[in-house]
Amino acid sequence: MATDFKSIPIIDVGPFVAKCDDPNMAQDPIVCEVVKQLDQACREAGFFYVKGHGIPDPLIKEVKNVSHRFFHLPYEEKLNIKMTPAAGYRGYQRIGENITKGIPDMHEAIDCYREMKPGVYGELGNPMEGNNQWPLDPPNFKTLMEEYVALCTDLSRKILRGIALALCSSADAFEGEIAGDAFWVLRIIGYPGASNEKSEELAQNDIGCGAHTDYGLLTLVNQDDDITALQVRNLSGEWISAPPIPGTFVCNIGDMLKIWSNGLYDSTLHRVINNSPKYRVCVAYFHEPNFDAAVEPSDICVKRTGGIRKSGKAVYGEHLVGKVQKNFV
Ligand SMILES: N=C(N)NCCCC[C@H](N)C(=O)O
Ligand SMILES: O=C(O)CCC(=O)C(=O)O
Ligand SMILES: [Fe+2]
Repeated sequence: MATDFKSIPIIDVGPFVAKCDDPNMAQDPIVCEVVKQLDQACREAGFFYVKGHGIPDPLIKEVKNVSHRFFHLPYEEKLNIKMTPAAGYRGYQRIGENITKGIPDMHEAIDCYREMKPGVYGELGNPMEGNNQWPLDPPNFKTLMEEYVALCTDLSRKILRGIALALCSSADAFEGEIAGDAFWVLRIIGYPGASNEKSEELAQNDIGCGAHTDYGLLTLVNQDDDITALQVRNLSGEWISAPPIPGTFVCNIGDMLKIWSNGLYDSTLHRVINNSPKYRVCVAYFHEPNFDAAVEPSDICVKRTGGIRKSGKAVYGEHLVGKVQKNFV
């Protein structure tokens, strides 16, 4: 459980991503410095901004632009790619369809997951099988998002190399059975602006996304540059804003990394409230373990936290399917 942080640290990963695949990286002072910053941010807040990540700014912006265009379409048109359980929970969900702790969220979204060959994960994988449903307009929507996902996957793998060095001095700890074949999720999310007909008090209560933790290893949040809506809970229960900082991603820890680190790092609670009159878009990339990964506290983290295992084994796919089956009306 995080600390009483009052703001979210900014980490320039530039020098790190350039070196993180060198065999001698662990001896490099620049690498060590970034690893130290990652470790501190993960312990204190479970949230940090990533700067110097190398993903081109025009792509980051274009991903949000096409998302705005999609959400602006008439509802009937958005329904062409409607999410259903039969579609593997992939596609468009209307406002109020996603539920957090029993309460409908004030957002709409397109959910996409890594595609899998039917049957590869047996019964367990069955609920998530299906092709992603992409909008046909603009025509480059699918290729743009796929290019974006590939770059986010690569960046997440690199950040995880830093986190792995901090936790267990072996940079590739997550690259085989844990997340060598990451079952990523892309959520393209739209939050309507607070309407001015409503009283301010009512608008304050419109929760775009209720308090939750993310499910996997790491999340990369690409949010609109002009609206502050994401809030992160610190130890004493205060909600600390994560305002947009152009050129950065907000990165946070998910449940599976909490388990693997035996609680050394926590998946911090966060929520979204869009009090601005403007429509807000966020494209969240979730870097998750392999679908069939059995995640449990690593021996080294258990040792470092006093020798007691704080949780048993969690199969990521089971965790995900359990969440997804509860999350929609
Ligand atoms: N894949 C992730 N992390 N999605 C985040 C959505 C969280 C809200 C969801 N209704 C819930 O209650 O989990
Ligand atoms: O909209 C945001 O800034 C974050 C969304 C989020 O927390 C999520 O989808 O898990
Ligand atoms: Fe989240």
